[in-house]
Amino acid sequence: MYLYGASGHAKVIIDILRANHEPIEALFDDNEKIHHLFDYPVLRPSKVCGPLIISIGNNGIRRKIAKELKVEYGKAFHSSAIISEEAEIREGSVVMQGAIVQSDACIGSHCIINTGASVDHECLIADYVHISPHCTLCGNVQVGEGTWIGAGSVVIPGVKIGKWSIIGAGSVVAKDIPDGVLAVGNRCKIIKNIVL
Ligand SMILES: CC(=O)SCCNC(=O)CCNC(=O)[C@H](O)C(C)(C)COP(=O)(O)OP(=O)(O)OC[C@H]1O[C@@H](n2cnc3c(N)ncnc32)[C@H](O)[C@@H]1OP(=O)(O)O
Repeated sequence: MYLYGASGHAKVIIDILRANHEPIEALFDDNEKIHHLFDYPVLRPSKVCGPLIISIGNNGIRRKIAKELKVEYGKAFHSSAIISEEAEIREGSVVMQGAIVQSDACIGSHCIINTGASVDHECLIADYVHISPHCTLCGNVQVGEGTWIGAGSVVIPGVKIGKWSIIGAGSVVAKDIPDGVLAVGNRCKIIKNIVL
């Protein structure tokens, strides 16, 4: 496996791949000062190969890189994650330690289901979404492309959250949230628009 992005997020993905005994060939990063991450070489991304995971936490940057590259993508699921046989998780996505993906949930491409997050039955998570550590998405929740749900947030059953929005850490989302907004709190309220 190759990783694109030699960040803290990459360190966690490295742990997952090591635990799964999956060889890591190298990482790519355009920061010329970085030559190694742990024991692995960090190469400049002039000729990127796969299978690849884009190991960058920023959803917009993951999307930009994925749109530019024509490579095979891998996935990384930690063995402590519980993933239903009836769940679907698409290319480039990662599921961190202790996360749960329940039956009939569908996770798009290049998503992050972070440490201890729970994505319950029939949730629909679009591409480039980040579900931060210890979020709880109840059943039938929908999250649009590129949205970031902050750590420890709770989304009640059936709520729809739009594209490229941000939900602040610790929020309780009880009503639908539109595209392109920052919303925070319990009860989760929109505090500003995000320029898409
Ligand atoms: C493994 C990992 O680490 S994965 C990464 C996980 N990271 C996270 O979950 C972090 C999520 N980020 C947040 O919650 C941030 O606070 C953000 C994104 C909402 C901040 O957005 P910004 O645009 O910088 O907002 P800013 O900090 O200016 O705050 C605006 C207002 O919202 C409030 N606010 C910010 N975040 C929150 C929050 N989570 N809950 C409630 N209120 C909040 C601020 O206090 C401020 O209020 P004020 O105007 O009355 O002073």
